[in-house]
Amino acid sequence: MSVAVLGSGAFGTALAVSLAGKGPVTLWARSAEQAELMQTGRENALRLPGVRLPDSLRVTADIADVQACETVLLAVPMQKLRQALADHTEALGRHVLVACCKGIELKTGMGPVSIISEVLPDARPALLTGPSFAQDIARGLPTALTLACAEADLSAALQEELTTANLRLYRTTDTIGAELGGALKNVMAIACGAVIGAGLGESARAALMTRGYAEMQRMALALGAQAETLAGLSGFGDLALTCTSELSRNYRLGLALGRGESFDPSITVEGVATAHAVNAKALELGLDMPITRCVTGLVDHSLTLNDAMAQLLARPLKEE
Ligand SMILES: NC(=O)c1ccc[n+]([C@@H]2O[C@H](COP(=O)([O-])OP(=O)(O)OC[C@H]3O[C@@H](n4cnc5c(N)ncnc54)[C@H](O)[C@@H]3O)[C@@H](O)[C@H]2O)c1
Ligand SMILES: O=P(O)(O)OC[C@H](O)CO
Repeated sequence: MSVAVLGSGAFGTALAVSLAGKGPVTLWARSAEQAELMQTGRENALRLPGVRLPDSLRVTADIADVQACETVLLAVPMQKLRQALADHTEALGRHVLVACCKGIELKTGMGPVSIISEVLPDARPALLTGPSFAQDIARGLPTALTLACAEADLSAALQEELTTANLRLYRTTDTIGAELGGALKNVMAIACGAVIGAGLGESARAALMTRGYAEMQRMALALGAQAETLAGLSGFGDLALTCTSELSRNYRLGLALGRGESFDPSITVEGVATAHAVNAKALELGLDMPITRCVTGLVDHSLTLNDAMAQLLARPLKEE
């Protein structure tokens, strides 16, 4: 099968670099100028500087080059996914589409797999998610991810196709669990960054990660996910990575909030919109998600960190 990656940000470029070790890969950029710069300069200087693009990776801005491939990885920010699909219904409409974004759509509360199914009902959707920094993948460092696809046969075929020398894929048919694990861990990473940024200590971070995981499970199980999925790479694995590393943009936003510093608004931080989307969904379902609620207050500056801490500590005592 032939593979294209739509979206030439840090993650799309890193995945394309890794896949190019197996055979030809097409990387599609929105901007023709950007595509030309990458194709000739053999580097994504904007989003992934310092990584040489292999010769087997072709950068293009022509969507016909993507249409010619059977499998398309969608590496655009979550809140842009619907538009990216709508822009290319003809080119993508019957393809195997593997969403690589993490989050919940703000205006609908939907995850990436559901959005693909709604916008392009004849496409075959899947999701690639799990603990992975673009910089690590692009440098060839070992990484394990979850490939989620409701069609078991397709899931197995994609697992073979997208496994590379440094990317080891595990598969599941639980797309809801995989979507929610990847989305919710970003909200918890903002909370953990804020706690560390404010000097509240490693013990507080461990408490947030653990109780945050309980919130992740609460919502995922209410929406029909399997508990094992949350315990896997796409849930626990990604929570562990993102809540502890300054390579994470969500964690770094939290650090800035905790320190009272500003943060570059052009950086992709999926947890902000997702916190609001998840908070709305929790209210709708009657679920108790206090950490998520505090993160929404922190990111829209309606709640101070001291008030968030006080709210969390003052909650009624309960069984674990
Ligand atoms: N960077 C990582 O380490 C990493 C790791 C795992 C998952 N992800 C996920 O991958 C997704 C993308 O993140 P990223 O790091 O590549 O972000 P990024 O900010 O580096 O790049 C986003 C890219 O999407 C493109 N884009 C935006 N809107 C578009 C549209 N409508 N059509 C086509 N292209 C569009 C932008 O031009 C840009 O090239 C996010 O959901 C993120 O959570 C990122
Ligand atoms: O930089 P972040 O916070 O978007 O995290 C990147 C990946 O999702 C980590 O698995």
